[in-house]
Amino acid sequence: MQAALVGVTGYAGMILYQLLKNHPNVEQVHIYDHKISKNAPLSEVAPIFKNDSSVVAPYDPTTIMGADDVVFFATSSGVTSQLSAPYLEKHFPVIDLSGDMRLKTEQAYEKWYHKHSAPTAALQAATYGLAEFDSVKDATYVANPGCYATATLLGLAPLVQKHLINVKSIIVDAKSGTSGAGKKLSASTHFTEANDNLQIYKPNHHQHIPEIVQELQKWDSNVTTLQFMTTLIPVTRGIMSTIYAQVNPGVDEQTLLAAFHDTYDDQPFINFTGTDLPTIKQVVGTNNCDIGIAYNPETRFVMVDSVIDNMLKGAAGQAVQNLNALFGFSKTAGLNLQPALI
Ligand SMILES: NC(=O)C1=CN([C@@H]2O[C@H](COP(=O)(O)OP(=O)(O)OC[C@H]3O[C@@H](n4cnc5c(N)ncnc54)[C@H](OP(=O)(O)O)[C@@H]3O)[C@@H](O)[C@H]2O)C=CC1
Ligand SMILES: CC(=O)N[C@@H](CCC(=O)OP(=O)(O)O)C(=O)O
Repeated sequence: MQAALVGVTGYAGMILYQLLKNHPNVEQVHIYDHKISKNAPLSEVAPIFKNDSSVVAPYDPTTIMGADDVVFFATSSGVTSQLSAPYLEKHFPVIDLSGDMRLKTEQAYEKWYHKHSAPTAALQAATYGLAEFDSVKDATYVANPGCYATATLLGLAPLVQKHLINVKSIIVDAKSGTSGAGKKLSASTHFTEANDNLQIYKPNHHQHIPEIVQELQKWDSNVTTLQFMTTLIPVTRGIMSTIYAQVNPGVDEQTLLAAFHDTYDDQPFINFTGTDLPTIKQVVGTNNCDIGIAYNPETRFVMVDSVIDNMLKGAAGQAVQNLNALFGFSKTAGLNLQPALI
């Protein structure tokens, strides 16, 4: 197949480009960029690929829909809300890594992203693609989940789907490395601020709150809101979502362990490690989500530790999972990756 990519100059786009170049079912990756008016060498547009002889073409939806079978948008938020229309109109396959088409109403998007939304009809036409749970087989426009949302939803899924916890008691303390903020420098991601430091940010107004609630509601309609906090930590890649919730009467550690095994034992990218609590380092460089739990019988709270590489499972890797599901390729095609180890 022929794949189009928009956003190769960004962090998620460059990782996605590497994955697509090595994907056994992708013959060619065509790169398009919004800043150029005529074809340019990739080595000039994105100097990190200095030994790659590929050419980048100016962004043009008609060219993409004529030459390619699918387009990936690894673009900043606020971009695909303006660019999605021609693809939706023609039912052309899109995998969108941004948050623009994840929420289902204009009001919700504008409230949480503070940007102009795509029309509600377009939002409704997009399919949210948490790869382990949402079938995108018949979708055309896939809204790839956010990084924090992925780690948090995968950590909560067995508990909420099997009604093992009081959903009003859920508290999430999530931490991310600085690459999650993209390539643009900001005061908080500046080395001097990020290094040797921990910074809580967007308290109670992180844009992934409504996304997580929206997905949890599919599993349990009693979920209405979420206590969710985000912290910037001094690592480059990786997210740890630490989740707390009070278990329902009759639930014990064995019930919890069995629920996670039952949900995840046949999922190639989820490693349930039981009471061994995973670290960020063990997943960085892979498309895996490693999950462990600690149950406290005195407080009757379960703690779930869910870790991912934000650039892979939280962005480009999950986008490839969605590609594989959309086109019927093997679940693991292009995603046989190894962690960096140290
Ligand atoms: N980093 C992460 O861990 C995750 C990121 N995401 C989402 O994925 C998307 C990309 O993230 P990330 O790579 O970190 O962001 P970056 O800021 O690193 O890159 C953004 C990319 O979007 C391009 N872009 C900006 N404006 C336009 C436009 N008007 N038309 C076309 N392209 C445009 C940029 O090109 P240029 O700079 O050349 O203008 C750049 O290639 C974002 O929406 C982000 O929220 C999702 C999950 C995790
Ligand atoms: C560390 C850091 O700043 N992370 C970003 C990651 C979220 C993201 O990529 O947002 P969308 O995909 O929803 O646009 C943040 O917290 O906003």
